[in-house]
Amino acid sequence: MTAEEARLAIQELTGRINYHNDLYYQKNKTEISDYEFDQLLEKLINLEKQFPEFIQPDSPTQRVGGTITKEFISVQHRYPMLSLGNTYSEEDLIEFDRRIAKGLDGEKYEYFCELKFDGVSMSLIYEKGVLVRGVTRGDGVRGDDVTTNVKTIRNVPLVIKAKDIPEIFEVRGEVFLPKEVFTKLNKEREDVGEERYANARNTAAGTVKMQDSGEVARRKLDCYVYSLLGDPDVHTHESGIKKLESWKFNVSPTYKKCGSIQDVIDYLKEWEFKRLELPLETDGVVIKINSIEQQEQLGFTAKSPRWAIAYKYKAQSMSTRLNGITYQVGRTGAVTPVAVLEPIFLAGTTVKRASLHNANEIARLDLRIGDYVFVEKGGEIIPKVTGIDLSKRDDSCEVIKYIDKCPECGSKLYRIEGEAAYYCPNVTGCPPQIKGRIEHFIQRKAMDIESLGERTIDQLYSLGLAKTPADLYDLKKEDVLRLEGFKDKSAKNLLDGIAASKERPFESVLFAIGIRYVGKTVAEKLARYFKNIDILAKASYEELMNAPEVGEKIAKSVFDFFQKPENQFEIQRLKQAGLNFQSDEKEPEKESDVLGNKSFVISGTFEKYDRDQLKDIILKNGGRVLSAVSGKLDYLLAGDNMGPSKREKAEKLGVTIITENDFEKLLNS
Ligand SMILES: NC(=O)c1ccc[n+]([C@@H]2O[C@H](COP(=O)([O-])OP(=O)(O)OC[C@H]3O[C@@H](n4cnc5c(N)ncnc54)[C@H](O)[C@@H]3O)[C@@H](O)[C@H]2O)c1
Ligand SMILES: [Zn+2]
Repeated sequence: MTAEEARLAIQELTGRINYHNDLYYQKNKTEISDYEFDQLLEKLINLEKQFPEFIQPDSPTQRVGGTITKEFISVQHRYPMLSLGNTYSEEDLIEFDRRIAKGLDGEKYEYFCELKFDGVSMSLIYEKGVLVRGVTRGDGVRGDDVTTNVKTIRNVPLVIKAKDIPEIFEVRGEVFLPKEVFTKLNKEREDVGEERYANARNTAAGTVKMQDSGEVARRKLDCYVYSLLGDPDVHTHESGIKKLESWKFNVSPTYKKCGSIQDVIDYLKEWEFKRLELPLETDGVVIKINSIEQQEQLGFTAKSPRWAIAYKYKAQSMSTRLNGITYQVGRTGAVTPVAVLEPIFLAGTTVKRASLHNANEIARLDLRIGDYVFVEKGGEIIPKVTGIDLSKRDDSCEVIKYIDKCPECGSKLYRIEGEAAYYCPNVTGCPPQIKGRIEHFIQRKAMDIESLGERTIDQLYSLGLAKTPADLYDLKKEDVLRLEGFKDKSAKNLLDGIAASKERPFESVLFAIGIRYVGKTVAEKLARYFKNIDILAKASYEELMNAPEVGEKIAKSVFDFFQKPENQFEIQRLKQAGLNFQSDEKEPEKESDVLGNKSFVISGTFEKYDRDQLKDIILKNGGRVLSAVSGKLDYLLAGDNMGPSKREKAEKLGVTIITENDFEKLLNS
């Protein structure tokens, strides 16, 4: 390679890697696999080694990938938060071991192996045993103060009660969404017609930076900690870990101390498949020198410690023949293509199907029937197709013609602008949509009719006994007795279950009727704000937009829903059946009217009250509580840790910003 070629290659790689870094850290998105990304980076590192004169000022080899955002206050790290050098090969690991031996001048050393948890790193600062700050890695030097969000993670202790704690110490850990939580979240999103999230790591990263900590709490993040800093009594990494355990931090019990690099390699083998059964995603193993003194001796590069390395497992990928595509139709009419594969044994199970997401994905991959495709297992139960082995493509491969008619009812499919999915328009006549609506209606978070299951609904539908949820309430015993396997007692149980659902509160009913984009949380907010279905059904688009948490997408969907005669009719029937269409939540008893219908947004954390208490006080004294800062807002009630962007916006719009004390003065005026 000539110098000029090297210069160009370095420039091109720098730009490309920075582009992917920006996507990954700022937008929580990925266009290439981690493996491909790491290969690009390695190529750049090697080129820069040969031609250091061409290293770009913004080279990704010289700094940590993330940055800070303006939605949060940024905080300087006491100890920089670095990246880790990584490798995919045993030879590199042995080379790493040689460098360590050399760096330590023949001293004895031990390794400490931990799994590499795939989430977002977090710095937790404790003062006098109290959690005072949670900060993201950011650019390694400064990070975002996301304390309010971190406090919602149940596994992060807020207070440590132990004698041996230093005045101030720092704990490092990984915040993640457990696989099960992630799968459930995606199911819920699919159920209300939202697009699925691509992967658990990106979703965790996005969640940590949400502005509404209530929503963060509902997401059920989790955290494993893996490092204790600032304790002068800790001389080995291991003793730090043991201390963290004794202080009741959540430490994954998967770690192991290793006496030699061979022990490390055994550990890698031991966990290669076992890790797939863990409740969270892991992408490798982090290997650290155990002695803190030796760590100091080895030191750091600009970007990562020299005393540690990440060994990454190549994703479990195998190639197999694509035998065909089937199409599934969901409750909302969305069509999902599924790859039908020549069965293969992959990471512990036989795989016959893989998800393909949507038509765009098929086009992007330029997939053909008969192709050999790479299949990977990620964080979700169903594996996905990640690419094609083009070397095995031949003329017999058939170009895929995406269906244009519903596989279930034959209606012509359509596309909603801006969405990737195709939809079947036959809302009232397409079997999976009909059954899907009843399944949605009876689920636990909705009407909670346990005595009904998927199979029973299937039968009810085939016998023509239930085409809409309202039909359930017309069922008679003799109807139920026609179902396979139902006798006197089971029939009574089923009917009792249906009757009991009439006690469910309005918010559950509102969720159950299945308005697109109206998940459980939105249903709760709508129920509280509009109080009953008639007011909600008559609300204009603008009135809907005024409700808390409602944006354009939801407002339009709710408005459209109530315009449709078939929906009005169904609700009429459910009303007659005796379901709850009125919020029974009592208006908070009025204490005064001093706040004179003024509107408030509450943001940050407060000393004397928590946010719910403040909300309550405002409502009791004649004020209103909104969730977003707009020009119409009267007061922004600002606590600690409020995002600077909220403040900026309020200042720009001329909204009065008040403190907790100002608020008390207002109340007593
Ligand atoms: N696909 C893409 O487009 C893309 C883009 C950018 C980065 N990436 C991926 O992101 C990673 C690079 O990110 P990075 O610089 O954040 O480094 P890293 O994720 O490889 O390593 C450092 C991080 O590991 C985490 N970690 C997990 N378990 C740990 C443990 N037991 N001990 C210590 N740390 C632990 C910490 O959060 C730490 O910040 C690479 O894996 C890369 O492939 C991918
Ligand atoms: Zn259909």
